[in-house]
Amino acid sequence: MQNNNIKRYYAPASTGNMSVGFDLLGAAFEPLDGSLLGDVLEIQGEAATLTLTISGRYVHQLPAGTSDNLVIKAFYAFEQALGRTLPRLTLHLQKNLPVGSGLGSSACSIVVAFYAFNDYFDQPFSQAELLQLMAIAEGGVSGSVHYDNVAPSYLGGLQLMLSGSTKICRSLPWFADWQVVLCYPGTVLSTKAAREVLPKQLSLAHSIAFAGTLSRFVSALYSQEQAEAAAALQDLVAEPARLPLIPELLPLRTALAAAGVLHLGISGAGPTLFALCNSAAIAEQTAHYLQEHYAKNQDALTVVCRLATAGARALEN
Ligand SMILES: Nc1ncnc2c1ncn2[C@@H]1O[C@H](COP(=O)(O)OP(=O)(O)OP(=O)(O)O)[C@@H](O)[C@H]1O
Ligand SMILES: N[C@@H](CCO)C(=O)O
Repeated sequence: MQNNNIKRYYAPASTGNMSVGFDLLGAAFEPLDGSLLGDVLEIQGEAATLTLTISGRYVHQLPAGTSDNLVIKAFYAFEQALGRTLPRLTLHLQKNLPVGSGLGSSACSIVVAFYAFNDYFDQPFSQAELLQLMAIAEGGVSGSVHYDNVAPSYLGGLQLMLSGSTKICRSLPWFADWQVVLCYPGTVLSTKAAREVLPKQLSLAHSIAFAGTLSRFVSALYSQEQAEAAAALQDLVAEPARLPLIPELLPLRTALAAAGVLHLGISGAGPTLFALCNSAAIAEQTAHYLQEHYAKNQDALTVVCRLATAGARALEN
């Protein structure tokens, strides 16, 4: 390993829940134009102390100092899990995802950091071990451990969490012509706050309905029945409780359904919305519509994406 070479790492944006799989389903996305939608972390070398500099479009949304930054916290968590003192690093983060957005911004920084440290220090952790460390770090931000952002950001694709399995998650099939428009309005909604409004309990009937819609979606993916899969995209858990936080959702859903959009849902904990489309023309029109009717300020971001089949990775310099 040559410490004087800058090493660059990337992890993609992700959408938790995908409406039908609260805390159990998540997908990584990438813009159609091949650009990167996610954080980039550089390991610039080794030094006497651990330092982090930050640039990027959303740097202003982060805490002022760097000691609270998730990348620094990830370094110490990685070191602690390893059980030995590591050389200190000079780090640089390009913060390309908005914070508190529902695009998996915290997960993205956590994933790129753990991935980078594991690569730089010669892979001491297995994929499953690293994923667990990522999820614990993400739990520290949102108040509960959930994998639906870290798993797709790390591994790519559409990931279903497998409760109780040592495999942790499984990559699901997708539809080749599905595109997703992500629209972040520019306002911040913390995951922690959006979890505080959730119901503490579900009735038996509600629990069965939730398991049923998720099963319907997953089986339709495997049988490649597109209309059936799209029809199953109903959020029976989080959306009813979060609607007051995102009152635009229902009118936008009605308008976009009339324009041929398969589904409009909350990306993760919001406020980003995701619109599922099965034609490039509809996706393009939807992006314009959401930019006009949902974007609220200069921080807003609207982008037409496809599923990112690759997750975190090293970038060529
Ligand atoms: N590098 C970082 N990237 C993102 N958030 C960070 C980072 N470092 C510290 N934070 C803090 O972590 C918190 C992230 O909040 P939150 O989990 O709500 O955002 P999010 O990941 O964008 O949301 P979601 O999980 O719904 O996509 C904020 O308080 C933010 O200041
Ligand atoms: N499943 C999580 C995702 C947060 O991004 C939630 O909805 O709270």
